[in-house]
Amino acid sequence: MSGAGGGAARGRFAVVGGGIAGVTCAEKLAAEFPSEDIFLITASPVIKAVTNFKQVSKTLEEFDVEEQPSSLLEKRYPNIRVIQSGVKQLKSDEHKICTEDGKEYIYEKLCLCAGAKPKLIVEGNPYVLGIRDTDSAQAFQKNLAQAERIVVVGNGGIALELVYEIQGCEVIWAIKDKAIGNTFFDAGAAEFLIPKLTAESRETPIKCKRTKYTVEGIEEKGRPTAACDKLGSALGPDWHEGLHLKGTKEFSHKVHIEILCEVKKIHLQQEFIQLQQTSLTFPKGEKDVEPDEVLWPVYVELTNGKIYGCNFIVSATGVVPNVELFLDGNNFAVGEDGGLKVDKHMHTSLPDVYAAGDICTAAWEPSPVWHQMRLWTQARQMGWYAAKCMAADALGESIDTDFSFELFAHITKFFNYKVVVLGKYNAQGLGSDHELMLRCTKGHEYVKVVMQNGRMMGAVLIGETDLEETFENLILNQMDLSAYGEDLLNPDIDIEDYFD
Ligand SMILES: Cc1cc2nc3c(=O)[nH]c(=O)nc-3n(C[C@H](O)[C@H](O)[C@H](O)COP(=O)(O)OP(=O)(O)OC[C@H]3O[C@@H](n4cnc5c(N)ncnc54)[C@H](O)[C@@H]3O)c2cc1C
Ligand SMILES: NC(=O)C1=CN([C@@H]2O[C@H](COP(=O)(O)OP(=O)(O)OC[C@H]3O[C@@H](n4cnc5c(N)ncnc54)[C@H](O)[C@@H]3O)[C@@H](O)[C@H]2O)C=CC1
Repeated sequence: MSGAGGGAARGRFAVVGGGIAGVTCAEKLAAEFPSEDIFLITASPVIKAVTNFKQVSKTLEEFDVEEQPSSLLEKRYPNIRVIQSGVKQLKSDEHKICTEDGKEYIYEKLCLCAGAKPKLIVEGNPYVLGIRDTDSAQAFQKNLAQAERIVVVGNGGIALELVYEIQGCEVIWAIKDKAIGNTFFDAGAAEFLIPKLTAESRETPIKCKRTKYTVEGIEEKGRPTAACDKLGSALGPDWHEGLHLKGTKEFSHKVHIEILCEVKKIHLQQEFIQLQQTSLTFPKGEKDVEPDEVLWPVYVELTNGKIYGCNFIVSATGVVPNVELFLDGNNFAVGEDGGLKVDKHMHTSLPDVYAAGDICTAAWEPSPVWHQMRLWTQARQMGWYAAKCMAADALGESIDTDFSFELFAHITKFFNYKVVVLGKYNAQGLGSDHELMLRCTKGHEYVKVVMQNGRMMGAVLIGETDLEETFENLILNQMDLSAYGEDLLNPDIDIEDYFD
């Protein structure tokens, strides 16, 4: 890489984004090409590094994420040059990146890892908060500390974590579906989990052991504290464990679930009062959880007719890839979910531009038991594999699809239970032609396997089941299990011995 005095700096490889995908990609490139400078251009003041990586089984992995100053990364890899500035423009036909600080960088190969942002139910409403990075999590915590009641909208990972963790604040949880946690669970698993949610007390959460560098939120009088506009990296597992998620009330946990509904409208206090006084058709709030004595700053009208007053709303309704800026002037193919389409070599539709992590949409023909989900683990795997593909292309070598894309595997924690999801764990895309087998011991474990034509296609394991490795193997080798029938989940049979 050479700085062309005053003009653009030139280099073989550039990566945009200091999250897990970008940092992993830059690290791998730096290791593959120790004599080349690798440009890592990122808008965030800190980078995210994977630490304590543990391969739990063939495809399951666990690791911590640390926010680190970029100097640490440069120390570990002296050929990585971190440029802390947002990308302003990509001129892909010129192989050029322009940054906000007025500099230009010419690359031979580029990997875009700019992540995603929360997909909010409404944009620009100061009472609707999204949670993405350390900054927005802190803004949320600050607002919660003043709150008596909040409404959480959404039924995925963030909502599941929030409703379990929040203390001293009433939570109205509005979900589109019949059962909780639709992105990870079916109704059976949801049923298994519910008692944990309604229990008055929670197990003490493990203390956060990660270093955090944070940016303070900007406060506006009378309105929820807003997170600043800087694009930070996404949080990862256990993000809430260093935060004190407590409202103003003395009680421990109080969650009320509204199922099969969406937000119809959000009314500010003044508008709500006016509508109550002037509109004959507007509900008077009598369907509220309890007749409200207090006036709330904001009111949420649900499609089921109910209206809840609250201090603010959390929109935990998924993410949209950060592509806008890169689309300007560049004819990228974009997936239905708004991500940059990548082929099986993480290559976008434009020459020499790759993408990895939350920003991309996997557009290759996937293995029958793998699908994309915007997760930490996939961000790491994609970043690593994109670097391998960039290296192979640069050297004119061929490369096979990475093994991590053979089987979808995710290990996490919900409601203080260990949760492992494998393959088509919710029978995604299998149509009606599948069977479910269940084993459940209340308060202890929930095991579900998805079978098709005698083969195991997916599994949900909640609790300490110790089955993940065996089931991972059974899904990967697609053995015909018809002969075993219900014995597959018989707790009196040591299934591991059976198949090892
Ligand atoms: C609250 C929360 C909890 C989560 N919990 C889990 C979990 O338990 N398990 C799990 O697997 N996943 C979890 N995830 C998802 C996971 O964090 C993400 O999938 C993953 O971190 C995405 O990594 P990424 O590198 O693709 O993107 P990001 O981490 O978003 O990084 C994007 C990077 O790009 C930079 N950037 C953006 N735009 C520009 C620009 N124009 N110029 C320069 N740089 C730019 C940003 O500053 C940032 O450094 C969670 C997400 C959230 C929000
Ligand atoms: N432990 C884990 O593995 C965790 C993973 N994550 C990841 O972080 C990312 C962001 O998390 P989430 O925002 O929870 O996204 P998500 O994709 O997990 O869930 C989004 C939820 O919002 C619902 N939804 C979408 N639009 C809606 C609307 N207009 N009204 C009501 N509901 C709507 C969806 O049905 C879904 O339940 C995801 O990629 C998620 O997988 C987040 C937290 C924990």
